[in-house]
Amino acid sequence: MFSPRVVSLVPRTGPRRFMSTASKLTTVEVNDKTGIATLTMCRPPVNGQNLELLLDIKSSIKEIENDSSRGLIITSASPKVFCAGLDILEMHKPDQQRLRAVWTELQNVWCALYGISMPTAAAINGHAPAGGCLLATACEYRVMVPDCRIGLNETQLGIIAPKWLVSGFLNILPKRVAERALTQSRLFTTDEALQEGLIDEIANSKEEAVEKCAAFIGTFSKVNPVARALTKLQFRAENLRQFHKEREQDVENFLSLVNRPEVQKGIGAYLEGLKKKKANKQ
Ligand SMILES: CCCCCCCCCCCCC/C=C/C(=O)SCCNC(=O)CCNC(=O)[C@H](O)C(C)(C)COP(=O)(O)OP(=O)(O)OC[C@H]1O[C@@H](n2cnc3c(N)ncnc32)[C@H](O)[C@@H]1OP(=O)(O)O
Repeated sequence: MFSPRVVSLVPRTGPRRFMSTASKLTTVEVNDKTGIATLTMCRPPVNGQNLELLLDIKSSIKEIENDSSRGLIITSASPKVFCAGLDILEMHKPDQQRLRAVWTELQNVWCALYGISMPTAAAINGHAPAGGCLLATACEYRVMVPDCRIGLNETQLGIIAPKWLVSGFLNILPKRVAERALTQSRLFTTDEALQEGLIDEIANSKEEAVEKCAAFIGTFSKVNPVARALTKLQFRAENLRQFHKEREQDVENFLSLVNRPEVQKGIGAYLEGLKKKKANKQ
């Protein structure tokens, strides 16, 4: 179903770039000076996580891991949105096999990013609801541009974010703040996110966000990388163990939840809301 991955390496002069896949839904650029890889999501208009984007992100993370980069920065090519989360069209009147694959690949992406041993940071250059927040909170550091929103707004859609999906959020926020935010479907503004500790810094542009992420990764230059990696994984091992124990059941839960008539109705209404928003803009 998917084209084979084409990886073309440009010689190591200046930043080198390799396009990760034939479908070009992500690009990976490794800075030769710093050794840091920047993974950019490029699925206009909002990096909606459909099956193909998720497969691409996973493959790019694996490429970066195999390339032994010094760190990974994730960002977006879209000017206003880091990632709008799962492509809602994948969940509305879904093809069952594809829906199963979408959820499995979201799990795989989270697992690959959350569990990677190298330093990770998110340059959040736009809104990051739901699955966008999932990617950002799987990283170790977050820098966000002003006037955007980030959070887990699943309950607004009538769906429940499972434990593994919340675990990055819980690594960062106090439990009480996390519980309230999830039950209220709260999307934090950039300023609120900084105040609560959901993000680490604010940057005035994507470029500045990437620079700040690189500076964070640079702070590990004098730390033994093996000791660093093992320490990171020690902090994350329990969440990962729990995830692996529950991942198959989690797929079944997701399918059964999304297929419920009332959830389908809610997703349909949400899509209508997005369409109306577009009509009002015109
Ligand atoms: C104990 C039991 C356990 C059970 C466990 C069960 C498991 C079930 C768990 C389920 C958990 C799911 C986890 C993940 C969920 C998700 O990720 S759901 C997706 C949530 N995302 C959103 O709510 C974001 C919606 N979008 C927006 O809010 C805005 O679009 C934006 C991102 C803030 C950008 O705004 P703006 O720049 O103004 O652009 P728009 O005009 O709104 O949008 C541009 C076009 O993009 C389309 N679009 C936007 N978001 C999506 C999307 N997520 N999917 C698909 N398409 C999207 C939008 O409709 C516009 O399209 P056009 O009208 O065609 O231009």
